[in-house]
Amino acid sequence: MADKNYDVIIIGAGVVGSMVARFLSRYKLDVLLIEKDSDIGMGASSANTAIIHAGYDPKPGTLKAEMNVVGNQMFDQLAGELNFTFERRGDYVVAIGPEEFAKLESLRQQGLENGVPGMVILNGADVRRREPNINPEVSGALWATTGGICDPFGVVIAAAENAVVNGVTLMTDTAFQDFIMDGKHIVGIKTNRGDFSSRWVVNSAGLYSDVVMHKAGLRPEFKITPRKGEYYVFDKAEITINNVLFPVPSATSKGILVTTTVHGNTIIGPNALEIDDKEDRSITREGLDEIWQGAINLVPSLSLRYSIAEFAGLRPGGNAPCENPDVKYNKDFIIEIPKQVEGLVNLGGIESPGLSSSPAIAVRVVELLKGAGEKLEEKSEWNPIRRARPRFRDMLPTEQKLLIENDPSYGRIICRCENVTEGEIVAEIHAPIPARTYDAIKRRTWLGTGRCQGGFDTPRVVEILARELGVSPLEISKKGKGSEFLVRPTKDEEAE
Ligand SMILES: O=P(O)(O)OC[C@H](O)CO
Repeated sequence: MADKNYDVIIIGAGVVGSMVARFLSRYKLDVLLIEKDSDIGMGASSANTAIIHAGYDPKPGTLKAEMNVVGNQMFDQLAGELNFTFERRGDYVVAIGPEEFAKLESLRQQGLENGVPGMVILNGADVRRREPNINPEVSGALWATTGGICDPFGVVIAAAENAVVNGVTLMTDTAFQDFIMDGKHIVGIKTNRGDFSSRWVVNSAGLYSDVVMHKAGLRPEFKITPRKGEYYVFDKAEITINNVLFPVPSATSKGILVTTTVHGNTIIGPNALEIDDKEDRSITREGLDEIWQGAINLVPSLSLRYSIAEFAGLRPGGNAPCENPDVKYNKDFIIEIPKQVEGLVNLGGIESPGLSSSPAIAVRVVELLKGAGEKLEEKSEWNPIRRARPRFRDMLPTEQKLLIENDPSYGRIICRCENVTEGEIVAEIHAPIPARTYDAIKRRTWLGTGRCQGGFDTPRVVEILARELGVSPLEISKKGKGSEFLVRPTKDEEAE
């Protein structure tokens, strides 16, 4: 076992694990956050709609409903403290035709039961005025003023970075293998990088949360069934959808939506395909056709000509029934300290609205630990603020000039579509959580997400990463081992 004894080990640095780490970093605890991938936020948190849901969708009485509404309300303060982009624009559930209009009121009632403030039912003319591109057959919409959009990678990175700056240890490329038990007590974990002892372990393994809890002998019937969602991204210059437009939801999904990102791109998706493979992020013709049909039902004037990228993400859907006996069977989040084993905070089935719920889940983890007798003394030096690094494209010309005078590398544009400079890339490589791969730089700076999709910047980024990390360009990868860009030196280099 490694020398150091941790108080808490968190398995999985997605949005939930990173948020738990951030909220625990406030207390005098030795916390280790482990992540099996080469960077944080590469699992379920890596591909989603970026929406902070208002909370009218989950069934009343479920943890999903409670965490969604509480989490949503925490985002203004969190965005201010952690400096990630969050815009509370509101969202619309759009009814097409009279039958769908009738369903809006029950959705509003459900929202009221969940405690969602600020919901209004609009008529078709109102919706057409607010979103001129909407299907003219629109009969009305539920407008939820508390809905928002964020930079979802920014949320994960900012939360984890604030945790690290406040003393949490982060280990990437570190995969959980098993628990170390003393009777029914968990006393540590085994990983591919050795054993670590700890008084508490938090299971925030997302798509693998079932595997982790089964290793502790818990909930053998619980199964994560990934629900794949595919998306199209549109060039921001060509299309202007200003709002988050949901269809009327089905019993199993919020449906295929048309939305905008904080960077100004329109995105459409996701479908919801239950699959077995926890790593299958493939795009299919059928899937893309399905999301296209869903999207043009809301915005008929969309044109595939302006699509610049497609991607797929997996939601870690579980089969846990709601613990509230008043709620009929509903697949709910698991947030518990189970009785069968000691030393485990068990989180499972955190699918949508997981991003919106993540800060509330973190607070609930803190409450559970307190309830289990942990003293949780606050650190006097805890700093809730995570300072943002300069983003050249968002600055005024006078600010850009000053930045360049101070550091000329901010005057060298590496990604022309998104106006990302060398200085920004270098800053991310030397940040508290260093970006070591192309995708890590992309998630942090938004480089490579424009019309050329990295066609021009990739070779430059490989050079910069190699130079700053002091390694050969052959070692630089897209997203970790096995995804290196270069296979061998060129003839000229070999001759040198
Ligand atoms: O299909 P759902 O209900 O999992 O919803 C997915 C959402 O659009 C994610 O924001």
